[in-house]
Amino acid sequence: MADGAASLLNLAEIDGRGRALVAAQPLRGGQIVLRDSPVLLYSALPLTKPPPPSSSSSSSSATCYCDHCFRILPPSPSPPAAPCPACGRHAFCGPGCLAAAAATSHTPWVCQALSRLVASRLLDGQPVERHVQARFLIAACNLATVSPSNFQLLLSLQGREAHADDTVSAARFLHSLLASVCPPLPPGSPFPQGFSLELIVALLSKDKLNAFGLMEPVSSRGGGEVDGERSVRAYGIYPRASFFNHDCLPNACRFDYVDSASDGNADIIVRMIHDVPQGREICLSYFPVNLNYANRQRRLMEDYGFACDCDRCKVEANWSDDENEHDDIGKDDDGDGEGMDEDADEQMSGSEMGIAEEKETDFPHAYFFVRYMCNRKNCGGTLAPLPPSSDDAPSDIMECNVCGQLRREDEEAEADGEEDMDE
Ligand SMILES: C[S@@+](CC[C@H](N)C(=O)[O-])C[C@H]1O[C@@H](n2cnc3c(N)ncnc32)[C@H](O)[C@@H]1O
Repeated sequence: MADGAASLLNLAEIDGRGRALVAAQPLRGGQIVLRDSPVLLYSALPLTKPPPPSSSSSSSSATCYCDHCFRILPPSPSPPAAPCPACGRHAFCGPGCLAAAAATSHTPWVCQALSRLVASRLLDGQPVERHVQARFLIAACNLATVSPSNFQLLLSLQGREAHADDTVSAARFLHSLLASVCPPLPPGSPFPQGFSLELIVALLSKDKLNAFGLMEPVSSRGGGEVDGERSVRAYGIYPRASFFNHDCLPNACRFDYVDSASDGNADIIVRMIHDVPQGREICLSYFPVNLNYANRQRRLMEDYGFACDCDRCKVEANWSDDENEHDDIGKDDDGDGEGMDEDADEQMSGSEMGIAEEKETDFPHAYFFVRYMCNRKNCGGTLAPLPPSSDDAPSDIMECNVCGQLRREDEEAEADGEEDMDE
């Protein structure tokens, strides 16, 4: 299944859940079960200049990224390390990324398509989501030419059969937009006439269900508080990670290290949060775990088309409105189009939520929040142990998948005044 983890996960078909990844052997907390590289990576920034940031918003909105690997570029006034010689608009972190982009993500066709789209001003006034969808479709069209096998992988991902009206109307707009501005595809393209409307609908639906967001770096506000205004820098399609189903109390979580200098910086790494036996389904949470029941159900239905009946939802479905409202701490206001990633909304930790103190009797999953949720304000991240050492000894260092903070497991428990609890 994964580099160096081929025997850890099996792909299975589960009634009512579609394809799923299941533990092929007992798995340990911290164990890396998947490292996946994107078949498609595209910027989350609007194509034309966004409105100026409000005075209260994070300075990180001015951050620029390499248009190929999405590492941070040095801040202005430094000149971009390697601008595209044709358009000058796109910048790359060095000659290596410039050359790789020219052959893959920023081919002459992509360069011309994006330049014409910007010059046409047809996206002006459209929501950012439409800009990002246009970027995705141009990247997908290019993928069909430069890597037909990866395009087939994209097509093999799940989409929704019954398309929401807004997807269809977005697809109509984007279909005529791309038909009017994109240059002819290079010889050998399987879509010499461009994408049909039906294909655009299908691709947008696959993107919505399967794209992972690579977030802007975390910045701190002081007092250990995380700046909650972090947004997405790029979206990626990860063909194997797309098989993870959702659980509101996940047993694995994903990490990325986009700004690391090493190769594969845009890879997603999935690590076990705790031990699980062979045969257990391995699930991620598609959003921060501290959203309340109503918001989770609404989001899963609207964005992913299913009603969750995980153990946590079964318990919380019986809570009164007051009890559920109490935990409505992630201001989940929709419209972020983030897919399977962290929200930038305000978040609180499990102990701040008062779960451990107030709900222990009627909330058997309280241990999860105490033990596996980051306690930095506004972070909303999930903690997983570092990978076991080479002699298979488990690590007691927990890493947050959002803010990256490392702490010893017992520090976490002591900070919350809780006993270390076993499942
Ligand atoms: C990213 S895909 C996951 C892989 C997918 N099951 C497949 O067959 O390719 C997301 C979709 O999987 C299904 N899914 C994920 N988690 C689920 C769950 N807990 N219960 C039911 N369906 C789920 C939903 O159809 C959702 O839109």
